Parts: sequence; structure tokens; C-alpha cells
Amino acid sequence: MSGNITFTIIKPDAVSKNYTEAIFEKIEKAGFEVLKRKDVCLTKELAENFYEIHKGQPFFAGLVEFMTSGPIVVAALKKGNAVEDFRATIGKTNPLEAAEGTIRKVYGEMVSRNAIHGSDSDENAQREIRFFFTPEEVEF
Ligand SMILES: Nc1ncnc2c1ncn2[C@@H]1O[C@H](COP(=O)(O)OP(=O)(O)OP(=O)(O)O)[C@@H](O)[C@H]1O
Repeated sequence: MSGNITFTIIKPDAVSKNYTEAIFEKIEKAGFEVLKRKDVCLTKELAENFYEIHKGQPFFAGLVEFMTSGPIVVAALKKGNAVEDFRATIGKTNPLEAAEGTIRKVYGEMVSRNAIHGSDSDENAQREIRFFFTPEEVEF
């Protein structure tokens, strides 16, 4: 059975264009409760750890550079079937292929600047929440 918590990052492209509040409005309209959010600046080392699964991909260095190029906003979200539902809400990785009305379609530019991240499994949602929040911050 799938869990009711997922994790998101508003990426530097969206934050620098002041899309953050509009994106959170869209997230809440889609039925998600924002349990906790905070502003973060990733170091190169943290970004490399967060995306370690993509180490070796041709886009890895660019991804790390992009994710460290400015502030991000991270958040834990709650809704039934959270992971799957949130990935439907944000749309496909490439904004050019994302469905109309999805967050990446509306706010993303291209695959390397796609505005938002959403966890791809319950296990990764927990890992990513622990990566960014202290245990005290996520006593939901
Ligand atoms: N071919 C690519 N070129 C450039 N960047 C890419 C490419 N594929 C993926 N990325 C970047 O790496 C991130 C992680 O890729 P992944 O395949 O995990 O996609 P995702 O699960 O949809 O995205 P995210 O993990 O950010 O929610 C993408 O969000 C995107 O920013």
C-alpha cells in the first residue's frame, strides 16, 4: 500500500523567477497539505549526494551546477497516494512533454530547468525528507 507523504523541491529556476508561491498554491489546490517547508542553499557536495543515483549520467555535472545556482525551497507534503498523485500533478520530467496544466508544463522551461522535483517512491520520499530536515523538524 502506498503512503501519504511525499517530498518536493522548488528548483532554482522557479525560485529566481518568483514562482514559488504560485506553485505552492497549485500544490494546495491539488489537495496536498504542506506539512513543513524551508528555504535551502545546496552546496556542491550536498547536491552531488542528493542526486548520487545519476552519477555517471552525461547531465550530472550540469544538474549539480544548476541545483547549486541559487536558493531552493524544500517541502514535505501530505495526501492519500501522495507520491503517485504528486508526480501526476507536476507532470513529465521534460516540460515540453508534460500534460497541460501540470506544474512543469506551466513553470518549467526544459528538462534541465524543470521547476520542481517530486519523489519517485515512498522509500525515496522518506530518504529525501531525512536528507533535508532534522528529526525535530518533521515530527508531523
Ligand atoms: N536528459 C537530461 N538532460 C538534462 N537534465 C536531465 C535529463 N534527465 C534528467 N535530468 C534532470 O535530472 C533530474 C532528475 O532526473 P530523473 O530522471 O530522476 O527525473 P524526475 O524523477 O522526473 O525528476 P526529479 O527527480 O527532479 O523529480 C530531472 O528533474 C532533470 O532536472
